[in-house]
Amino acid sequence: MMMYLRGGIRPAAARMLLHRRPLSFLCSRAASPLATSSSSFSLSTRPTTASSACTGTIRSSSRIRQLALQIVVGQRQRRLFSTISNNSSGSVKELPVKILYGTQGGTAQLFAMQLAEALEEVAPDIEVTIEGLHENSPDSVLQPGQALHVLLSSTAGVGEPPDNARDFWKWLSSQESDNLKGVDFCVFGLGNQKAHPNHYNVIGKGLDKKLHKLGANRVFALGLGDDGDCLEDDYDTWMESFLQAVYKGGGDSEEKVKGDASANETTATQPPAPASSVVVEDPTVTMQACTGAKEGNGGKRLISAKHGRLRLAPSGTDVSRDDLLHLDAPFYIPNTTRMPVVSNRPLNPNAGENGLYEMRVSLERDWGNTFQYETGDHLMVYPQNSQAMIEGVLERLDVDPHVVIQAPENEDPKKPYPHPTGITLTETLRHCVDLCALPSPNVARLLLGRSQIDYKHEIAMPRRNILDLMADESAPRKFALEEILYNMVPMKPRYYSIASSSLVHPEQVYLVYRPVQFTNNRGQLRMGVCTSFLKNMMGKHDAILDDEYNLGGAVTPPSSHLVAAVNSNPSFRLPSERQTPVLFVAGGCGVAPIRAFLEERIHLASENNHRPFGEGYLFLGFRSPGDAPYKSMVQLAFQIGAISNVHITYNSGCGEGLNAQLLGNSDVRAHTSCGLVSDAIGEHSEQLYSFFERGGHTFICGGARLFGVAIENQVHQLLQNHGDLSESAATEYLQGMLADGRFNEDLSD
Ligand SMILES: Cc1cc2nc3c(=O)[nH]c(=O)nc-3n(C[C@H](O)[C@H](O)[C@H](O)COP(=O)(O)O)c2cc1C
Repeated sequence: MMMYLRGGIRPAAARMLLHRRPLSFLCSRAASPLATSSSSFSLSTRPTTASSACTGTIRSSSRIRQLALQIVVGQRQRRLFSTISNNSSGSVKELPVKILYGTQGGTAQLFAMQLAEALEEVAPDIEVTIEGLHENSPDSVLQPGQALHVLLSSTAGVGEPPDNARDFWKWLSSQESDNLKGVDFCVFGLGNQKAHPNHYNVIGKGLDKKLHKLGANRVFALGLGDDGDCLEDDYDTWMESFLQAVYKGGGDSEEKVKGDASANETTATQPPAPASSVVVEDPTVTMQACTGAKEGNGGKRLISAKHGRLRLAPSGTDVSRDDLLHLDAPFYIPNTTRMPVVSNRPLNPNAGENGLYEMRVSLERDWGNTFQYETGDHLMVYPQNSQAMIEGVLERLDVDPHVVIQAPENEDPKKPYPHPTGITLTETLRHCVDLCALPSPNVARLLLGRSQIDYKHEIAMPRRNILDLMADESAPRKFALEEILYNMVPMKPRYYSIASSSLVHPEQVYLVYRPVQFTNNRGQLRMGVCTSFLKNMMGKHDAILDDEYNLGGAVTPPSSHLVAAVNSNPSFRLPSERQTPVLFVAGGCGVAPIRAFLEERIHLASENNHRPFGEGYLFLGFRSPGDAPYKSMVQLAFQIGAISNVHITYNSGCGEGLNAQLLGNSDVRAHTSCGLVSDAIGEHSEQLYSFFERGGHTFICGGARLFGVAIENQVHQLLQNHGDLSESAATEYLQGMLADGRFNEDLSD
């Protein structure tokens, strides 16, 4: 079972988010698009780390390919346009649009929303619905002649469909030729070429190919987005080409193609600026008299004609509450509550600002009841934006920060206000919008007031946020409140793997986090919204936690709390049989759930009179010896047989002399080395192949993009080497273990 973590929306959360923010495209049955979902898959947002979106260098080969293929583009587009006019349902541009998304981490869902918004602009009369591929029975998803189906899907695992698209994929694979005649469709696939060269976008490509083979009508060419390069850019250009071709009656525009010339992959040139893109003299923005205007503006403020004019009322007493638990229409998912912070400290004295931190929070409710969790569960944390960022945005608005926001009178039901009403502007900026998020290309164009942007280099690579764009010199003006609030990325809860055992600490959960912070290529400090929120809660008196397992002393509880909920993760559990061999592999923050498992096994070992466990392999990877936490716990687990083989690797600093003594044991089964965890796994590949063959349960925890991929590749390789399997047979073997719940991943994006 695969889980992507941290920064995530899971189905329940997504349901709530969409429910409370009914967007214009969620009409009638799709008003709560996830409401019928029963599947348990996880979603997470796109990250805000340096190593994540669009930080890849421009690969010369892809640039050359792009140039070389420009000629093909025109031809292909002409062919596509003729396909459109000849489609099976007459005029495809008049059909309702059904956007179907398959996602593991939530990106395809966000892309679905962006497309719906863009369609609203170019074809306001067209009915648009967004539907997860898990929401309806697979055989009822596609409707011949009734809709234009736009499928957006990522590839997950080892060339697998994301969890929410599994059933649909299976159903599609079982269909026979011509079964889908009359179905109009187009596909955009999300993948990562660098990390998965052998399985790049296999699901996007597969959907396109199968639908076409089954007689469905490909209305527009397959688009492929590469998360190893700049996914947002790829999607933006594909989306614009699609809109241009189908709705704007284009065909003369200069389309370009990138990628394999033999595949139907398109990208487009820069799209025009959105209709509402404003500069100071833009007629769509007017100054109007209104309550709540900042002093000095003569009682007037800017109003955007594109969005309904929000009603602003003077606030009561409380202008910025710590949470929004008081709202009648709940803002948070059910069972969200205040959880007092018990302690919050760096795990290592020498690790510096970017070391690992541990936070413990209490699950006890005011009246003494305790929220329950199980070892392997997650905690969903609702972060808040920093005061500095909130003030930065407020400075550029012409509205009093203390006004209470109400939906516009005569609100357009197709464009409802996307945040809770009845709270102040400051509260909205604190709790409801993610000020650190990457604005979409369209929002970037809107705020910069120009259509020509190099999204990848200007926005995505430096990880510029909405405040940066508002402050950009090419946007030298105040913004209408509506323009900002309707375009901000909603704040989403972040998922943290719980680092404590529920048997040992039923009333507390431990979290492990590493503050995300880096300086971008413009010299600006970038910080992750949630980790900086957690770190800023650190109480002044919280001592450094050198080796937590032996910690007995009292800690100073800071008077802060998290707004959070326990999120059950039933597929991520220790095997019920003690004798079942286990393999724990963790990198960096991935140590969190492994700590929970070790704590539980130590507890069980003492409870059961040291009845022996089956084999237990532990592979841990850290930046340096000074970064490695929980040394005494690992040592104890090893000494009492809760684990039997320990391998700890460091990326650097191996010469510090700490590593060899880590476990104070010369036993060859416990050792440390310099390098990568994946290398250590490769060195033990024979033992591990035997472990897999004996039905062992594997748990891989850490970053998805580098760590998770490297471990998966190594396992894939060892299966080929020792099982004498072909590449595809090794993939099947791995997929079999995933399906049986013997290969579990808890990966962060
Ligand atoms: C654990 C993991 C496995 C992945 N496997 C593949 C793969 O086999 N092929 C591929 O092209 N991309 C793969 N990707 C990349 C994702 O498809 C890509 O990051 C995509 O943008 C995720 O979109 P989503 O958030 O909608 O799921 C993988 C990503 C992760 C984290």
